[in-house]
Amino acid sequence: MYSIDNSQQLFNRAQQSIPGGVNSPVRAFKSVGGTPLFIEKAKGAYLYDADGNQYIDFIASWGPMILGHAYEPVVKAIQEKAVYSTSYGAPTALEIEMAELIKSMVPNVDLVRMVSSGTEACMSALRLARGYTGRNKFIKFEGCYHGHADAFLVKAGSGLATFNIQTVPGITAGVSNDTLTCAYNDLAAVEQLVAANKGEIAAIIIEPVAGNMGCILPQPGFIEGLRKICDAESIVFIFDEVMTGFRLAAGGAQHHLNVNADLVTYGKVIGGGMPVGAFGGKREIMEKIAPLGNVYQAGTLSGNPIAMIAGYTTLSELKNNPSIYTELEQKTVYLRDGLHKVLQASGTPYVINQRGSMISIHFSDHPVTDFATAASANNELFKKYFHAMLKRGIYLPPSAFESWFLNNALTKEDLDKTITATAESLQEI
Ligand SMILES: Cc1ncc(COP(=O)(O)O)c(CN[C@@H](CN)CCC(=O)O)c1O
Repeated sequence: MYSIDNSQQLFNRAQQSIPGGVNSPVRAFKSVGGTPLFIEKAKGAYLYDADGNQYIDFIASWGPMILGHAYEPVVKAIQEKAVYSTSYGAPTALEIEMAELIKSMVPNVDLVRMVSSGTEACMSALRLARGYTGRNKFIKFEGCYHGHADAFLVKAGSGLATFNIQTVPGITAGVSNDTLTCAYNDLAAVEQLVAANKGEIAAIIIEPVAGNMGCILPQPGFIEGLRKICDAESIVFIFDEVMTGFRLAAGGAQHHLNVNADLVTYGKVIGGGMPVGAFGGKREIMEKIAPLGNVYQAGTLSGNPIAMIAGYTTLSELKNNPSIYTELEQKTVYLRDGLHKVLQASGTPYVINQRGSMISIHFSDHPVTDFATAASANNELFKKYFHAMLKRGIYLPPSAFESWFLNNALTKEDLDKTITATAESLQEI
């Protein structure tokens, strides 16, 4: 009998000490309802909750665990490094090796700075773009999420879309007035916004393949059009690759889309499950960062040895075994095609968006190409689907506004089980 009594007890206890019982809102199951599962351990493609239930994991810690959980070389590297202390607050050779590895995988990154989260990476990149151009305004896209720094929490995706938070208390007009927004894939709207704010826009920041409103793909010519606008208007083009970086390809979305950004931000995979973010790009821009320039940015634990060795080992595995990307894409395409079959058979209106190992199902009878179309899908049905799958041992992201993330430990059997569970769930709900 499927029981989650221990998770329920832990959740009740957690809420006495932690806001909402979680340390990040999207984990609370608030948008899908029910009790968030408290995970006790994980290995490969599987999570095990506090009641001993096993789940096939399609969250992968929201992206980082691309090689699978408890990947031996990463675990071993952390164990070996930890005995020499966990942080020094001084430069280390390992940080040089990490920077050189990133540069070898992403050739247009001349300089890179390590931080401890994707939020830090994106907020630092925006400050840098403003410091470099002397301009204040920037453009982001509705439904994109660039972390929880004030300037980005305007029409953002991920948890804000999940909880339908349109305006976040605590963010001043002074901050949000400089945040301009457009619909994803609407190049004409960007052109109009740029013309209306001539010479005032420091940056355009985008998720080159969006994952925070479910998976949303750039329409042909969209990203290329943004690059042209940035070139013509001397606007810094920032790729937020916290999700896509080192996941879509070794060179991330820049390689995958064959478009170079001026600055790129990283997180998730780059830390192999440890708290790591990074921002990097053109030397002439990055040289404005302290201590070289006056755009200040800092971090006590930036580049700490444990985070670096976890990230370095993960990225090395990916760089030295490029077939991992082919395998991941093949597994995702296999899953996509299997889901197409059972969804078509069910007669339920749906759309599947997929690129590389990012995929999402939208219960919609029209294409999902931006936040508005993602939000107009039947997300009530998604909630029922989520729980029907969970009961069958398939752990999907607990929100219709999140991309699924495949990890390379998934087997064909796991994918077949997921496809079968979808067929059964659609009959049940
Ligand atoms: C494209 C993109 N940019 C920046 C961030 C922020 O990264 P973090 O600060 O959470 O490390 C994220 C974080 N993603 C969410 C999930 N969609 C993290 C999960 C959470 O908030 O708990 C991101 O997807």
